[in-house]
Amino acid sequence: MPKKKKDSVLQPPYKFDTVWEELIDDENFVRVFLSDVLENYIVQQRWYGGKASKLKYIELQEYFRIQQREEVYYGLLLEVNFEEAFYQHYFLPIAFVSDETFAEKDRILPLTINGQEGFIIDALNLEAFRKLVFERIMTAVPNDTTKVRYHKSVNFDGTAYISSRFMGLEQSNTSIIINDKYVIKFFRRIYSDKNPDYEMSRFLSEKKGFRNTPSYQGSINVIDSDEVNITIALMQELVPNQGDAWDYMLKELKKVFANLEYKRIHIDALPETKIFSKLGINDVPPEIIDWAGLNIFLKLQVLAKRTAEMHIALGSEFSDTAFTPTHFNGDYEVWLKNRLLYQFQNRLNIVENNIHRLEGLSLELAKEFLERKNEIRKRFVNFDWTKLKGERIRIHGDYHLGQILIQDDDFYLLDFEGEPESTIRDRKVKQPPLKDVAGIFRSFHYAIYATIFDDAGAYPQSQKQLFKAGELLYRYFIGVFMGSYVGLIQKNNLNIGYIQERIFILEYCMLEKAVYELGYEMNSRPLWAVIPLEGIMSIINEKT
Ligand SMILES: Nc1ncnc2c1ncn2[C@@H]1O[C@H](COP(=O)(O)OP(=O)(O)O)[C@@H](O)[C@H]1O
Ligand SMILES: O=P(O)(O)O[C@H]1O[C@H](CO)[C@@H](O[C@H]2O[C@H](CO)[C@@H](O)[C@H](O)[C@H]2O)[C@H](O)[C@H]1O
Repeated sequence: MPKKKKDSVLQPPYKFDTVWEELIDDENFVRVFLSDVLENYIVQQRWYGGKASKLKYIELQEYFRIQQREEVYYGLLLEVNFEEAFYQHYFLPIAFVSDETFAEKDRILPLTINGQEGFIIDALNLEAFRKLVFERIMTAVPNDTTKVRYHKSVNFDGTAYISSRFMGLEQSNTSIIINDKYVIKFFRRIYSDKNPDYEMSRFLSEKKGFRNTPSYQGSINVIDSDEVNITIALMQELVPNQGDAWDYMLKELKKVFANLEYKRIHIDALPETKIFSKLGINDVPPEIIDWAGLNIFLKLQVLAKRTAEMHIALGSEFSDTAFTPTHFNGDYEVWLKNRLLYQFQNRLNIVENNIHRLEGLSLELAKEFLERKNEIRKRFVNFDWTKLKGERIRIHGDYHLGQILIQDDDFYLLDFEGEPESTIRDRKVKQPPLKDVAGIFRSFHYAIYATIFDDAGAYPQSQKQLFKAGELLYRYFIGVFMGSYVGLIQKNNLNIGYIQERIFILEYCMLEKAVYELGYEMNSRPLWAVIPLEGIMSIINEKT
């Protein structure tokens, strides 16, 4: 295999005197394909995660065949090396087609093989490939010991293949809908380990019977030459839905903010509540219910219940050590602080280097963020495991409103892949379940501020008054969520700590998340950086 970019000996149009079934053994083909073709193709793909870095060269780390009689596809595991001295792995299944009209927009390479003209394409474009993969899962045998391991869940009802199509939504992997009933997610960025999305989906739905996540149906794992198990696909049941909780929340909040004028609400006269206090519906003052409506609080109670049920299931394992609960210890403290201090330093750098791009409130908050860096850093250092008595368990890890589907009056929790910037090992570290709760609270904060900023001018109140109303509403959202969540968790004996411990962990994790988000926004949506900046300052200024 070529280790680095070399000049090709071949020039287009490419012709090979070998059959497709053996083409992958042709060194010239591999060289041309990796360096002349894939380097250009991969950077244009939606799923390619290396856009912020400079691609140096691509290696073919492994390949395997997916085959049925004369139908042969290759599954490529590619290693993309970057100038910045790191690498990422990607999965690309390829097929050879000779039909001129096929996959016109998604051809990787035109070539002639053994006198036959055609194209190499991403095999996911080919219905025959999708059908074959589905049928392989459907007919998987228990305890498969081959290189490509198909797994069929006990939940799978064995329906025969009828149809398939691309999911076609904005996503980081590629999902295919089969029979309008199942979703096969082909992981694009892959890791030298089982994907947490597969592990968690199988554990929650197959082992623990947790109903509020798409039911696990099957998977494909590849065993590489180092005997490492790499997940390349996860099949789940399709959840018919009315969209995700992020869009729902934005829609509701638009009405809530419009109500300020419509119902002539005096923001300064609205009753306040202490952050993190546990509230039942009856504890929410009538003025707040009149303003925001009862329904949104009822929905938050359901969401809190589902979140608690997920954590109760995740914390209920006694034999599989990948899932057994554990306690805080010195190793965890060192790991956490190292990771967060490094991440914080990275965010300071990003903000310093890009401050000239910010203006108005963003600029003001960014300056305050830089000025108060020692205070923020101290918060991260201030973690003392000896004071924490709660449990750590496997958690969702990237829990926000965009990961939750709405079906009628219920919620379905998705995408357990973990936080995109973390390494695969970090994603599997057991964490306090309140880290997920902190993630969703950050999402409430995001939705409130996105409403205020996006609809600027739609409301007659000053921005200061809207912030005041938003912060107040945020506290009630948190309170009602906590009221349901904590009650159910405690009833099921999952130890999330005593009250001061809970508040400490929530604040700690919310600050961690907001600092993470600041980097995400500065890199992908700089206009939104104001939201995590506002969040960081609101956490730092909170007196609990
Ligand atoms: N089982 C499912 N049923 C219905 N919709 C789904 C299902 N899985 C994913 N989706 C939809 O696809 C979107 C992307 O899925 P996700 O798992 O987050 O993919 P990715 O990891 O590629 O970002 C989700 O936000 C959701 O709208
Ligand atoms: O869903 P992903 O794994 O791609 O997560 C990344 O993108 C998210 C945005 O889609 C980002 O989430 C942030 O913005 C959301 C609103 O768009 C908000 O609800 C979340 O609370 C906030 O963190 C996420 O951080 C990033 O990793």
